[in-house]
Amino acid sequence: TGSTRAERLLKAVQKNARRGDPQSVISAIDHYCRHSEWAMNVGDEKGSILDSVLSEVSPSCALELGTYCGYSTVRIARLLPPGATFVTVEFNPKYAKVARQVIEFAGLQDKVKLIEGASGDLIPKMKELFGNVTFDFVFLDHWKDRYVLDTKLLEDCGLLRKGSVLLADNVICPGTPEYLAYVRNNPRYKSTYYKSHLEYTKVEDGLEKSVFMG
Ligand SMILES: Cc1ncnc2c1ncn2[C@@H]1O[C@H](/C=C/CNC(=O)c2cc(-c3ccc(F)cc3)cc(O)c2O)C[C@H]1O
Ligand SMILES: [Mg+2]
Repeated sequence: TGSTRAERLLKAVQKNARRGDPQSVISAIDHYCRHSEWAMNVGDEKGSILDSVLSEVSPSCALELGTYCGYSTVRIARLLPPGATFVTVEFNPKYAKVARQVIEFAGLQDKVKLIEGASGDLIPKMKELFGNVTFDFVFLDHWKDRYVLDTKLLEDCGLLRKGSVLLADNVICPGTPEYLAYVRNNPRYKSTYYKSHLEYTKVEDGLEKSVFMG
């Protein structure tokens, strides 16, 4: 059978990027998805906003929901301080397999813990898996109808602390109306909208940054 979009994206990385060079992996994916085949990576424009929020937070413990091909995983891992814990969650084994290879090509495999499974099952296991952790930074980029559920689950499992930063992709396109309502009307969050565009297009999209107030 033919290859999948994810596998073709991986081939583009192996062909055009340089081993051990995260920036070249990011550029190779952006070039491929802009000029050959669109894919749902956060992309370069929103990726720059992700980079700047990450640099502000400088998390020692970070979580990503929805690894997909590992594009934002590489973007995040390349900016983390040494010794930081970074967990990324992906329930589709085919995507996880591609992501592992993308992350390894970038030379960031020692900074990333990719766990296969559903966020709803894994979030309650984080304390058991990683000791009594709280996440300083969470990037939400998985199924859009899971954002609210998983945010509430993170709260209930004691995985957020005063000052934890949630950054959510696609709050306009495809859109996460219930999540926006939840974080914007909730006194326990201070939210900021970063207007941008859907990856590789001129369509409006944006990132919502929400600081948990404890
Ligand atoms: C619950 C759960 N647990 C673990 N992994 C989970 C999960 N839900 C999804 N995942 C994994 O994350 C990834 C899913 C991400 C969902 N992202 C999207 O659906 C998505 C869609 C678009 C988009 C916009 C306009 C269009 F016209 C078409 C598409 C753009 C994006 O940036 C996206 O992130 C892959 C999936 O296996
Ligand atoms: Mg997205």
